[in-house]
Amino acid sequence: MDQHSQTKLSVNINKIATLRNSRGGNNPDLVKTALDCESFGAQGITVHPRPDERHIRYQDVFDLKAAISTEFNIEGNCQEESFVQLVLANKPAQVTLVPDALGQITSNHGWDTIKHGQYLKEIIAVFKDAGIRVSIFVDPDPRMVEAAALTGTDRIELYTEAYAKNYFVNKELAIAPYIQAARTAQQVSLGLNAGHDLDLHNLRYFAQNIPGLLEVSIGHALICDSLYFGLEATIGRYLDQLRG
Ligand SMILES: CC(=O)[C@@H](O)[C@H](O)COP(=O)(O)O
Ligand SMILES: NCC(=O)COP(=O)(O)O
Repeated sequence: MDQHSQTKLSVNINKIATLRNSRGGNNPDLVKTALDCESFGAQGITVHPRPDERHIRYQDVFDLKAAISTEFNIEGNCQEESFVQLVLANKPAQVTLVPDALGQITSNHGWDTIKHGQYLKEIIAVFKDAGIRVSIFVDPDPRMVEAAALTGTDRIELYTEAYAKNYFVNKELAIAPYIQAARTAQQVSLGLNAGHDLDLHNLRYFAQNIPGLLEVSIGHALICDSLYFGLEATIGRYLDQLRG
């Protein structure tokens, strides 16, 4: 098996919750969608509960944890005590720490692992003591990756919006900082995840060129694509991109 075939697809189901919440009932059924994603080949389920519960509700996390059998990845801001308690109560396979502000529309930056190094070290120890693998969201900056290694985190998740945005302008230039960041991660023995705005156009090139890519979490584009192709075929297409 080569390194690329090992990249796992974790489907972010936030947008299923957005749709459900728009009418107040249980359609679409979030837990059923997660189970379907698993049966269609997804190797993990990601959720990013936000304090306003505008999509994933805290109760959803308990319901998903009880139902799914693949890797559960909970993303969020650990500066919110309620998020820390939610994660500790559910013990997912992985928690991904994202430095979002309250009310932010979506994630838009990684941690400053130099400035917040001591804070990260302390909070990461809390999750690791509970047996939870930790990943932290970072920009593709080798200095941030090197400092991430000092926090005790198991992995980093590279924030890929800039790559996605510039892919059609110049894909070689767009991916260059990510290759550098991935090499640095290997040098300092950090596992590597990636996510944000990855899609059927830019995923294959990313997976083919980033060394040691363990997991991608994809939501927005994948759920949009499923409107046209259906969820099963869409997940098949994303898995195919990861096969190289
Ligand atoms: C960390 C990250 O890039 C994603 O989790 C993204 O923030 C999804 O959150 P929303 O679905 O609220 O945009
Ligand atoms: N960690 C990134 C994620 O879960 C999904 O991001 P997106 O595909 O919704 O942009």
